[in-house]
Amino acid sequence: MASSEDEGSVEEKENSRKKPIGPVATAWLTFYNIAMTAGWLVLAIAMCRFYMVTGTHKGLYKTIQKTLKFFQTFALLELVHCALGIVRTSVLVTGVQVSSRIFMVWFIANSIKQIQNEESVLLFLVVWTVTEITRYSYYTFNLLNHLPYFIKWARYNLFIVLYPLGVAGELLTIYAALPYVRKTGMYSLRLPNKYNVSFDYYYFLIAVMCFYVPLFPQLYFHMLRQRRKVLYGEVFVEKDD
Ligand SMILES: CCCCCCCCCCCCC[C@@H](O)CC(=O)SCCNC(=O)CCNC(=O)[C@H](O)C(C)(C)COP(=O)(O)OP(=O)(O)OC[C@H]1O[C@@H](n2cnc3c(N)ncnc32)[C@H](O)[C@@H]1OP(=O)(O)O
Repeated sequence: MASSEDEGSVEEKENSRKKPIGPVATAWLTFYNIAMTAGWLVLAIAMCRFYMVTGTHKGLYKTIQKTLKFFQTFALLELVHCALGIVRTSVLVTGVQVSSRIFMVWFIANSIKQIQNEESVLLFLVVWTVTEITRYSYYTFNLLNHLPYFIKWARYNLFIVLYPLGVAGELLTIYAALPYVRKTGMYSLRLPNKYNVSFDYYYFLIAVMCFYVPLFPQLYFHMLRQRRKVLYGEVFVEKDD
C-alpha cells in the first residue's frame, strides 16, 4: 500500500508503468461501471422517493436492502479486476475498502434488524450512494475518454468530507449493534463445544472498530495521493516490493 514520492521520478517513468488494457477488458469495465452507476442511481432514487412519501428514514433500509446487498456484493469483482491487473489499483487497498463494506452490509445491517433504523445507517447509506455514483461515473466517462471536469473534480474532492462521514456512520452503527450482540450472543461460540473453540462476536466487533484506526488513514492518504496525481499532475512512483 505504501507509495512514496521519488524526487528523481519523471512522467515517462510513470507512463511506462501504465500497461494498456485490451478491448475485452475495456468493454467489460465499461459495462461493469455503467451497471454500478445505474445500480447506485436506482438506490438514490429509491431513497429520495421513500423519504418524500413517508417523511422519515424509518423503514428505509428494509425497502432498499435487496438492491444495496446486490450492488455492494457485486463490488467484490473489484478485487478480481485488481488481481487480473486490468485496473491499476492495489489489491490490498481495494480489499480493505470492499471487505469493510461487505461486512457492514451482511454482518451488521442485514443481520441485526434492530439497528436498521438508526440515523447512522442513513448516514453511511447516503454517503456511500453519493460516493459510488460519482466514482463509477468517473470510471465510465474516463474509459470513454469523455470525462467532464465536474465529475473528475467531484471524484477527487468530495471524498475529503465523505470519507470521514462514512466512517463515522459505520462506526456509530457497529457501536449501536454492540448491546444487542452482547445480549443475544449472536454469531458467538461458547465453550464447551465439539470444536473446542470459542468466539465472541461482541469482542470481534470491538476489534473491527479498532482496525479502523490504522486502516482508515491508509485509505484516506491513498485517496489524497490519487487526488494530487489526477488533479495536479503530481507523479508518484510505487515502491517495488
Ligand atoms: C472482515 C472485517 C473487515 C473490517 C475492516 C475494518 C477496517 C476498515 C477500515 C476502512 C474503512 C473504510 C470505510 C468506507 O467504507 C467508508 C466510505 O467509503 S465513505 C465514502 C467515501 N469513500 C471513498 O471516497 C472511497 C471510495 N472507494 C474508492 O475510491 C476505492 O474503493 C479505493 C480502493 C479506496 C480507491 O480507488 P482506486 O485506488 O481505484 O483509486 P482511483 O479511483 O484513483 O483509481 C486508480 C486507477 O484505477 C482505475 N480504476 C479503478 N477502478 C476502475 C474501474 N472500476 N474501472 C476503470 N478503471 C478503474 C482508475 O481509473 C485509475 O487509473 P489511472 O491511474 O490509470 O488513472
